[in-house]
Amino acid sequence: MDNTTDSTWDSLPVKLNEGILQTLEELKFTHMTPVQSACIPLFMSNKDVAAEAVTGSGKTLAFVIPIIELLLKREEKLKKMQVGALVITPTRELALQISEVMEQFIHKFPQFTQILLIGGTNPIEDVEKFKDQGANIVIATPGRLEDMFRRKADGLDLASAVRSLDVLCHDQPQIQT
Ligand SMILES: Nc1ncnc2c1ncn2[C@@H]1O[C@H](COP(=O)(O)OP(=O)(O)OP(=O)(O)O)[C@@H](O)[C@H]1O
Repeated sequence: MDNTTDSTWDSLPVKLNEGILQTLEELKFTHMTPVQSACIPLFMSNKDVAAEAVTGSGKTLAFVIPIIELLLKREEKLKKMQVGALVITPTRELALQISEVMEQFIHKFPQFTQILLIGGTNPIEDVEKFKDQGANIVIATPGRLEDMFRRKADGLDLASAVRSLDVLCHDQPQIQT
């Protein structure tokens, strides 16, 4: 990528977890992009962050890395049915992209599970998957997420699962005019 800064990942005020640094090295991402170097320290010090940046500026990692870091820092470990992070984005494509990036990073942290909740599939399959594997990180589009909140009769109590939420992230693509 051309639009990175001069700052390497180890110049952040808080050192990133070794597993994250390893994945960055494997991806050959040596330097942060501007949105990453601006957002990650704020996010990691539990600040509310609102960022606007052009497409392709590396926004996804600017929240994926802090999500994992913040969940790792929790004093009480997340249980199977406890959601620690929720990412909401308007389109299925974006949600899928985010979950692929998340997967690249969380496979080094087998204690965490993620689930992708998007339309276009049978919602009962999502309910069963959620109950079966649990989810500490949820990446969702709004319609399917709302549906999952109404599935108590099917045995999924998502309202209880999100009581442990640490991070709420809304990824909104820029509207082209
Ligand atoms: N620090 C980095 N160094 C090199 N490449 C990077 C870095 N961060 C992200 N990338 C790569 O840059 C590309 C764009 O990143 P990303 O998809 O996060 O951008 P975005 O701002 O979220 O774009 P969109 O608005 O389309 O979602 C991706 O291919 C990603 O893998």
